[in-house]
Amino acid sequence: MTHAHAPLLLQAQHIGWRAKGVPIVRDVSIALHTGETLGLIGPNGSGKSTLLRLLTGILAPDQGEVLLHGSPLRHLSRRAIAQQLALVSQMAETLDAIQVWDAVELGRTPWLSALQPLSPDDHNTVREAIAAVGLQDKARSAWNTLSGGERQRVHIARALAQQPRVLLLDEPTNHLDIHQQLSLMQLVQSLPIAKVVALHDLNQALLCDRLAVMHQGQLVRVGTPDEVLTPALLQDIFKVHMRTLIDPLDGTRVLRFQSLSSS
Ligand SMILES: Nc1ncnc2c1ncn2[C@@H]1O[C@H](COP(=O)(O)OP(=O)(O)OP(=O)(O)O)[C@@H](O)[C@H]1O
Repeated sequence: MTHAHAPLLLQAQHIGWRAKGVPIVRDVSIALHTGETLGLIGPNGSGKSTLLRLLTGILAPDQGEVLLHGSPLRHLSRRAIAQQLALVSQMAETLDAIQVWDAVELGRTPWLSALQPLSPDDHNTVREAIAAVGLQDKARSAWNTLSGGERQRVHIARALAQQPRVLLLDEPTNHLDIHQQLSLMQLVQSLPIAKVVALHDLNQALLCDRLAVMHQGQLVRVGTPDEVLTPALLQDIFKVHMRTLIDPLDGTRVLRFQSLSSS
């Protein structure tokens, strides 16, 4: 689906970031439209997580600018940014003894003034976010009693409770069983907001509207999954052979990979 005519929400203009002088993200420009799901793919260490952190303002670029609705992120308060952007990161912090409900409630924080209690609408938003990730039965469970996959779903619910206009997810299907992986990807696609999802599973990446490929800190290709996931790109960037199979039941494309060294 194309969202090229939908409003432009988030824009990176020639952004770069260095760690101790070493370039980690180099001259990346990308624009994100309302409603679209942009998959961010690339080998380990190619800069995907760092780019997500730059796009949310957690890291400030050394070069270039990130614009949210046309305003530079560096001009916006953390609270203003958190009302628009939510990030589910790979190494999400522990919440120790906190209950699932309370953890998800934290997602409402950017919308509350000091000492203001949650309204019935806030409670509904929290309830809906917990239901969206299928954790209704665990709402009163303590964080430290949850499995890895349940914790991941709590983090996603908290981001949903934030009601962002842009949702950035760093490998969100990690820890999830196959049913939860498929439900999560369907949920993400159904959200009428802009989404950026860093993924390693290239068959899941096929479900995105557009893909952006990171390699050695640079964005080397942006396009539809068909345009991007070609045998040549898989060979150059991921060092694998790619073959496409067609599911005889419904015609869906399935990608198969083989390492170059074993061929
Ligand atoms: N604060 C930092 N200091 C030094 N090096 C860093 C820092 N942050 C990231 N890097 C390096 O930058 C590179 C890109 O890291 P990043 O986590 O963005 O990659 P990634 O594409 O998300 O990787 P993965 O797929 O393995 O999660 C890595 O080599 C990493 O070691």
